[in-house]
Amino acid sequence: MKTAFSIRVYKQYFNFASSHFMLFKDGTREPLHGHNYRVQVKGNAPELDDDMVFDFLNIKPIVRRICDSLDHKLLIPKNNPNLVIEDRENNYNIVCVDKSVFSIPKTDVLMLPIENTSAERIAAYIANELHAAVLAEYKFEFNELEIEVEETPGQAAVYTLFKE
Ligand SMILES: Nc1nc2c(c(=O)[nH]1)N=C([C@H](O)[C@H](O)COP(=O)(O)OP(=O)(O)OP(=O)(O)O)CN2
Repeated sequence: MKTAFSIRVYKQYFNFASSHFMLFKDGTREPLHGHNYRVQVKGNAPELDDDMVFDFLNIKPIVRRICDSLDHKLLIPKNNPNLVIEDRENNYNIVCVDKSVFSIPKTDVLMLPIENTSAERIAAYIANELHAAVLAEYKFEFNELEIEVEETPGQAAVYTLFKE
């Protein structure tokens, strides 16, 4: 019989309140708006170490740190081909296809290495950050690492990172 263990971690403080707008293929965009995002983590491993897949105590501060880095920021997908991002001294000027320009202090923006700020792409970003941090800090990789990002209650995207 095949068996598997996984951990699921979901804390009240795995959340971030951020603003964003989705960009569409034709270059148009949503109006700027915000969400109270919530994050859930699931990871599995082929065998237990010290009777655990991975210690809850070790993963929680990493997820919290990632959520905090996204909190109270305007999330900009810097890999989107329809955005022009002008780097000014203290500000970013973000120029959209519809000629709208957001001029925002750099301290209030997070430039994400993703194509769009859909919940899917944000989940992928968090999965990659978490994977890298767990590997660097604990030399550990989950067999599968699943991140769920909920934009609003009842609306969530899930991304799964598979160990190579
Ligand atoms: N698969 C996805 N679909 C959509 C995403 C996404 O990230 N992944 N995002 C959006 C928008 O960004 C938007 O914020 C959500 O829109 P909407 O569902 O209209 O938001 P509401 O919660 O206000 O909707 P209700 O009408 O109250 O249900 C769109 N799609």
